[in-house]
Amino acid sequence: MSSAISTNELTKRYRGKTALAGITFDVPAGSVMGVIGPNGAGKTTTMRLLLDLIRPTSGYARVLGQDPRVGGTALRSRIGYLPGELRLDGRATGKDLLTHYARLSGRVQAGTVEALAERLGFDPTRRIRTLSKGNRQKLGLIQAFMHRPDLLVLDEPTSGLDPLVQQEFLALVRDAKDEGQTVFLSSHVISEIQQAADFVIILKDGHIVNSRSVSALRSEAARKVRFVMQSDDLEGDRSRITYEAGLGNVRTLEEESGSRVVVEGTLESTPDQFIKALARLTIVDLVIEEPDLERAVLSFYENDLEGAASHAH
Ligand SMILES: Nc1ncnc2c1ncn2[C@@H]1O[C@H](COP(=O)(O)OP(=O)(O)OP(=O)(O)O)[C@@H](O)[C@H]1O
Repeated sequence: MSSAISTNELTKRYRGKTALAGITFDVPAGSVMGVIGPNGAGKTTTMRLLLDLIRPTSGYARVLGQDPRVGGTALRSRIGYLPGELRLDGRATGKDLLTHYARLSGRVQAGTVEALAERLGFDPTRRIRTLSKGNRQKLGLIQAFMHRPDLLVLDEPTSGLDPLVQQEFLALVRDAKDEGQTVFLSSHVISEIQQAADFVIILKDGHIVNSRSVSALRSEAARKVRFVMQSDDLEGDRSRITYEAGLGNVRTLEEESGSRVVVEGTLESTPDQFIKALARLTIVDLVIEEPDLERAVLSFYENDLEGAASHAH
């Protein structure tokens, strides 16, 4: 599969401060790639380099097969970009601004702006300076999506959006992917990346500390399990739960009345092994939680020194 974006040792330094320390990654065409990382990790810097808003200190990027430094307006018109900080002001209305952008790109089909405004609940007749943060963000999203670009580069796309609009945004991303468009988006929130993305890059202090598919991240992440069982032999059942069912960090709490016991732990075996071992116990209630991706990502942040060192070699 061809790459919509590929970088090689992409590096950006500002007077001694390293914003991006040589990152190498690929975004397969037609996929959704999420970039997650704490403040100052280098997410915005990466995106600005891809858009040729800033230039690399060393290393290079290819965007839709071209060097962003030479792609010019032809390349730019194939990209939809939502900057992290939208500087919008003025007496013009949202519609005025979108019409202006649409003329510049020359690729917006009739009805597209209206359809996007409708989906996101955006009123294009309002003056831009009167718009709330969330409504400015919607305007930014409409201008990024409206010309159906081959590549969408979205810096914190859901910041300021209420949960319903966030869901609609995720639907827009799915639709874009269905149309064969590539999406590169950043977020602070793993749940969003989990819902939207095929792949994730975890960035910290200008280094990629990890990159993998979202499904791999899910299958590696710890799942918490909680159940209530009827037990007359707690010792025996505890050992069955630990060794046969493969539950780690087992905690048990005997309920005051009767022989019910609440059991909590983390799933270290497969769900299949776990369920089959549990079948021999008397289970009153059972909850297996979603994989805790948040914690998995945080552990990558914490262990980043190792990751950064191995990347440096
Ligand atoms: N123009 C600049 N001059 C000096 N340092 C800069 C400049 N732009 C970015 N940096 C630094 O580069 C690092 C990476 O910044 P960047 O904005 O890419 O991070 P980010 O991951 O987007 O963070 P956030 O989540 O806070 O938006 C930060 O330490 C930042 O202070």
